[in-house]
Amino acid sequence: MTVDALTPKQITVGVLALQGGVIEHISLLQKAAAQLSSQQSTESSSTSTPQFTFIQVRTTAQLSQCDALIIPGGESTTMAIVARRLGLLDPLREFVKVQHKPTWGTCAGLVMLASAASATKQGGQELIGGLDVKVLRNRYGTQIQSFVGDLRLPFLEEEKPFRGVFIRAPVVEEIMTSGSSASGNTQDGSEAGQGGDEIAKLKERQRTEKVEVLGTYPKPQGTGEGEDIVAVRQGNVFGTSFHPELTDDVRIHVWWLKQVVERLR
Ligand SMILES: NC(=O)CC[C@H](N)C(=O)O
Repeated sequence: MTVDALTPKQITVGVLALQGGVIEHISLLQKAAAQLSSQQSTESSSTSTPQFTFIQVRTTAQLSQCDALIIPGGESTTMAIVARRLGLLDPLREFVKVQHKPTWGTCAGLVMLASAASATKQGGQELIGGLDVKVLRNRYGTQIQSFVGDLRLPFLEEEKPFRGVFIRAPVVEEIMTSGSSASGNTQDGSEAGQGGDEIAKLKERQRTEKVEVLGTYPKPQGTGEGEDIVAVRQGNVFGTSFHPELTDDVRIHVWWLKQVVERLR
């Protein structure tokens, strides 16, 4: 069988539309898809670019049409409450952690995809999980401390820095291991408690799918040495602290769509 025969012809990518930059993500996805198909026609490569459809997701029926999903930014606490009310929280967990469909969370979306979070509201907040990491919410302070910073993202294989838009952004403060204490004040519906079964599952996943750090950013002055983790991937799950959809730089959307095609093959 040729590689082309394995490439899906139709891919539906959803953007969770409870809050945040939904239209912005869809617009960059459309540009990215156009770029992929024009690249393909000039490269005369042996694999064909699939036909992409981009949809907004507010219901379980819409989610079930999706092969891949973006969870945009917003306010993760509110997003979790709304998702719970709409009956979407468990289907989202199923989508990411059981069906293993490619999912990308930006900012609040990264928080939702973490197994644990700190600086949450009292009593914690519900999470989807999928990334064995603990995030620190609002790492850079409040809305007025939002900023744009140049990021070097080696996975883009280009020197040109990516303008990272950080708005009350989280960072990954801990990559969880089976011995880690990151049970915390949050629930992703599975690993949070870390009983025997969960530890075994976590160990198995860490053996097969490690959390990869794909981007870092220097810690702000006075908050310690070194770099904060602002982009991670574990298997099919990708998370960024910043908002690529608020720029006109299509590179991360192009990269992610290619990953989606690869992983659905
Ligand atoms: N811009 C954003 O998505 C902010 C995320 C927000 N601080 C949260 O934790 O949900």
